Amino acid sequence: TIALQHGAHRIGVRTDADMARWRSLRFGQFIHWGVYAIPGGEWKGKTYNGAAEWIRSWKELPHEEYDNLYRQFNPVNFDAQQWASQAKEMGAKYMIITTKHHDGFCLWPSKYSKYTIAASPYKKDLLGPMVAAYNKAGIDVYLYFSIIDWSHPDYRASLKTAADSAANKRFQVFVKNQLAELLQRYPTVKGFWFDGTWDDSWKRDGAFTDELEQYLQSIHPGLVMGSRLRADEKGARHFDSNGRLMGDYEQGWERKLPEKIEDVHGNDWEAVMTVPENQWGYNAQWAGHIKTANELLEMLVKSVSLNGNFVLNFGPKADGTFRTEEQQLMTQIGQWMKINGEAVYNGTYAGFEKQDWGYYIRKAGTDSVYMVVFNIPVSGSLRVKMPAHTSLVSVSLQQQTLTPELIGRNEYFIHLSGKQSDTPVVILLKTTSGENKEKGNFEKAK
Ligand SMILES: C[C@@H]1N[C@@H](c2nc3ccccc3[nH]2)[C@H](O)[C@@H]1O
Repeated sequence: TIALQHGAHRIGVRTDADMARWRSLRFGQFIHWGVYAIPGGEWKGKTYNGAAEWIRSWKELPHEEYDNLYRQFNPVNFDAQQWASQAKEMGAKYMIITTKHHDGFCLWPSKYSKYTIAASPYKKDLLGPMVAAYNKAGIDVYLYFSIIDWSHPDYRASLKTAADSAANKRFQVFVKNQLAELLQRYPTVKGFWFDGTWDDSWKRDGAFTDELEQYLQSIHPGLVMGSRLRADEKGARHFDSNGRLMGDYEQGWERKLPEKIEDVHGNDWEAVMTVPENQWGYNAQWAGHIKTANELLEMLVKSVSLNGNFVLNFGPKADGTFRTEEQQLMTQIGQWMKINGEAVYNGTYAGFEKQDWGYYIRKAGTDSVYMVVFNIPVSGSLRVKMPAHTSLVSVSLQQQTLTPELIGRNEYFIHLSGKQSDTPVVILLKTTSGENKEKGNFEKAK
């Protein structure tokens, strides 16, 4: 390894209570909301093919026009209580809200910028009511913050001149001030979700990113911040130049999931996912494949089975309401979570050999292992190979006890006789582990 001043400061996962809480939540709701919801991916009859929250970068929409959209931003139908209750119904345990996206428009009346909700017809702070309503519903709130800020005169993507470096120094002060302001205004938030940290100007000042993270921890101990904030002094991001994860969890899983446990290298991690292929902010016409509730449930369950969190994104309209498709998804996912959430919350990697029928999830620190079945085989028989030194004590499907068939050494078929289901089926295995444990209930010779 090479000597690093600004690389990872910890080897292995965070073991404190705040991180344990983040880990237990498993299922989050992402919300991308801002003035980009006004065009919603369209402008003067033309459709923007990129992600709707990036429409300012589209040559068909002059910056001057985009930067004046805030004069129309008036979410009269915004109802924080309604947002929080539908998130609770979906089963989300945390929410991540865009305080400001790359365009720099602030959903809170920041005293460090004129480009905020205070300058809009709506005038009022949006974040305060959101944080209060979600917390009241028992949902933790995390703040998304884009370092890239297209609205700020001192923002530089790269540093070519001394003037650029001077501007960048001023910009770093601005960033630090806004982050401190957010923590001071919203003290119950549990962490930051940083984005827009890929530009050279940011990557090249690893020391600043390190000092910033430590500063934020010092004024708000316990904050949970992912790997996307920092760079080490060589410009390495997420993993430092010694291959060690920076930040509290791997934050690179954007619109993609790991495949197997080896892909996450023993780190905490979180995946963030869009319902369409790649739309975070409101997009009037959803094109391409729109993920179904079952597809999204599989991503959630797969994430938890691989020891990670899964965050599903929503893009409210400019008026503060959610599109019908998103409301329907929250309801459908919530119906499954209401019955089966116990398999997701506090879920961890089970250590069982993966089978085709779906995913194993171990309830943290227990001998309870859930099988979440997405693919019932034509045989109706679910193969279960017990890990070494682990025996099977009982099998149940909801309140029904099942008797598995022993088909080999510590290997079973669980027969779902004629079972059909249009949503994932959850089976609970009670196990015993350890060298000298008596055999499980199903291993006694017939
Ligand atoms: C969480 C997501 N991250 C932002 C983003 N911008 C990108 C530019 C290039 C490649 C990936 C990007 N992700 C998206 O706009 C969204 O906020």
